[in-house]
Amino acid sequence: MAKKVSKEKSKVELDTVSVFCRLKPLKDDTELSCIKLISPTVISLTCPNESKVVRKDAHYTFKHIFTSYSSQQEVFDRVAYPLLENLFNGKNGLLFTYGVTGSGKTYTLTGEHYNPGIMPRCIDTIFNSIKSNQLPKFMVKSDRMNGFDVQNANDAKAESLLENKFSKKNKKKGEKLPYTYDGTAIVEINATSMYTVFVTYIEIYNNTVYDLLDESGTKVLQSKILREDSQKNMYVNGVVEVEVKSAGEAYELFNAGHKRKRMGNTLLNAESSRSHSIFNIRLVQLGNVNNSNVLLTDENFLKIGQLSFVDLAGSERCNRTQTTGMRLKEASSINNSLMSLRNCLEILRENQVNNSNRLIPYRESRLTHIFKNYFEGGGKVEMIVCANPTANDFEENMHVMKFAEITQDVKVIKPESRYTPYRKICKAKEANDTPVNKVKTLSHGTKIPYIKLDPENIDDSIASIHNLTKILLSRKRNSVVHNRELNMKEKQLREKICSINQEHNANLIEMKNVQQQFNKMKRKCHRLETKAQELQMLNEMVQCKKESHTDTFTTPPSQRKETHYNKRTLDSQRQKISTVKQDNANFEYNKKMRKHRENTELANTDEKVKRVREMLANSDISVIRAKQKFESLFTESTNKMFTLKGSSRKQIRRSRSVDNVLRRQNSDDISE
Ligand SMILES: Nc1ncnc2c1ncn2[C@@H]1O[C@H](COP(=O)(O)OP(=O)(O)OP(=O)(O)O)[C@@H](O)[C@H]1O
Repeated sequence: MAKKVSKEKSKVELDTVSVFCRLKPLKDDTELSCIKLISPTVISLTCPNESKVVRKDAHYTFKHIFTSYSSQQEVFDRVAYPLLENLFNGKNGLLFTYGVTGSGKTYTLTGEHYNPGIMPRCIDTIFNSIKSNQLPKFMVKSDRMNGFDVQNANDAKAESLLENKFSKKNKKKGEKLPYTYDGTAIVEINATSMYTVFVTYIEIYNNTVYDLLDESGTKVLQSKILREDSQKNMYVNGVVEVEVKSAGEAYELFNAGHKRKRMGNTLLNAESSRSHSIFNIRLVQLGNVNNSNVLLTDENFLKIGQLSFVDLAGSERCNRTQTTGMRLKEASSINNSLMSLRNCLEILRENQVNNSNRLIPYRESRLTHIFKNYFEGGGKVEMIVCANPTANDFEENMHVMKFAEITQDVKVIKPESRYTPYRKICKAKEANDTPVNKVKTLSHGTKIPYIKLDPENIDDSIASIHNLTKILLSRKRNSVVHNRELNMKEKQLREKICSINQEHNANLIEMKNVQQQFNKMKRKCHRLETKAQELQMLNEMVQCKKESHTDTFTTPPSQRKETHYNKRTLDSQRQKISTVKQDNANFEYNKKMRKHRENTELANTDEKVKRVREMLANSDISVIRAKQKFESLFTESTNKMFTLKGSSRKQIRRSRSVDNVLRRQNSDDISE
């Protein structure tokens, strides 16, 4: 078996990608066509008269061209039947439809309810072929890491009974097919093998993978990540892989998934696929059935064939479809992924032609990443180019044909039958068996007997020795077998540990990425919060300003509102006003006080002057003394008076005039 698994590199055979073309019928005979059929393998593309750019006629060759009259059966027979034969030989196959939106890709792969396309026909053919050689359900189980486990028939039966009980409560699975099929079957299948079929259905929407069979109950499909298994095959982590036992069951699952697929109404197609969808069939072959119809499963390898049907979303020029918003985003994502596919194929071809070693950017898009294995020799690749021959589609058809030209130049390694190691699981036994018990039950055969050699009975002794030799030889043979089994188990265990380790590492990396993303988002959130606060403050200020301005313009000053903003300014202004008022009051008070003082002083002086006059009038003898006293009093009061301003000066002048009068009176008195 090891020989089967290992590949001898020297014997590597290359195979080109098979490219077919299918022409969609024109709506009516009056419609102009830009595609002419030259031969069953050649078409010519003619530039329509009304085209702005004049281009020469171009010829394109395909493996086969299906005209608008070709039936779904014809397409199936030529394209899919050989892939099914490969599938039964444990070889992988990839079939994808490519073309402009509305050119008939979904029609070719899925078809209509009563006129099925390639995919339903394939499912039917598989079940027609394995009819009597189906394994009981749940004997082979997906390990959710692209591998399989095998359990014994009793455990499988118990699980199946449980499922039946459950499904009876809910709904009956495996409805009848909506069409009657002709019973096509693969002729050459290994009739001694037992088979079982698994299906998955995923879509790639806006470069994210979603599981269309996910029935976990959440309304929104959860995104999935791509992983590499222990044999370097790409797979969708945690994808729901369902074991189906009839074509009806598989078709029902497909329909359920198709309802979840993102479709949309565009100008060019009422039911346009907005995502790339991949329906995957895995046919698992287990062991051989002997003459008495007993399954021998001790080979430890499963023969697994995989067939992937890819319905690519159509390339579209947004100015033609007039898409906007969400549809525009979808369209650009579709075009980007198709561009990546084209890019990868171009580099692959360039590497093969020039013998160069340029890195192929499979990781650029999920679409190319998931099919990396196929382009690296993991299986047979086929493509159907769908074309709508209307003159309006000329430009886009030209791009599609160029892509087809590149694709059919690409060579991939011819696929080989795939054998995958599996893990045997035995629930009932494993639960009871402790490691100690296992050691106890491990025996190399019949117990070594105790023999006693009797020299007197030589014949008996010789017979005993013969018997012992026989037992020992059988034990030796058994021990060799056991050792081999042990080595095998050890190898499997190692592989399992390696894959668990890989899984663990991938999880760690993923966790780290998620953590980084989370921290980044947290920082961003914090920044946005601060900015929001700032903006809120700014907004409040602007609002206040606006209110104050509105207030100023709309209401008279006496009725103006005191808003939050002008309140503050008013407060400060009020404060200023109050200080100014205080100053003014102080000033007034000082002024009054000064005036008051001046008045009292003047009154005092007047009083003194009056008294002096009276004295002068009453006594002539004391005139000189009185005059002296008057002089001193006058000087004193004048000094005081000089400190006063303005009005007080008048008083001084008045007192001087009084003084002059007095002097004159005195002089008159003396002369007399
Ligand atoms: N060969 C054909 N014969 C008859 N009808 C066809 C054929 N090809 C396509 N059609 C019809 O044309 C319409 C558009 O086809 P379809 O949905 O398969 O296009 P598509 O390429 O998958 O488009 P999109 O990329 O937008 O999903 C459908 O109504 C389909 O029935």
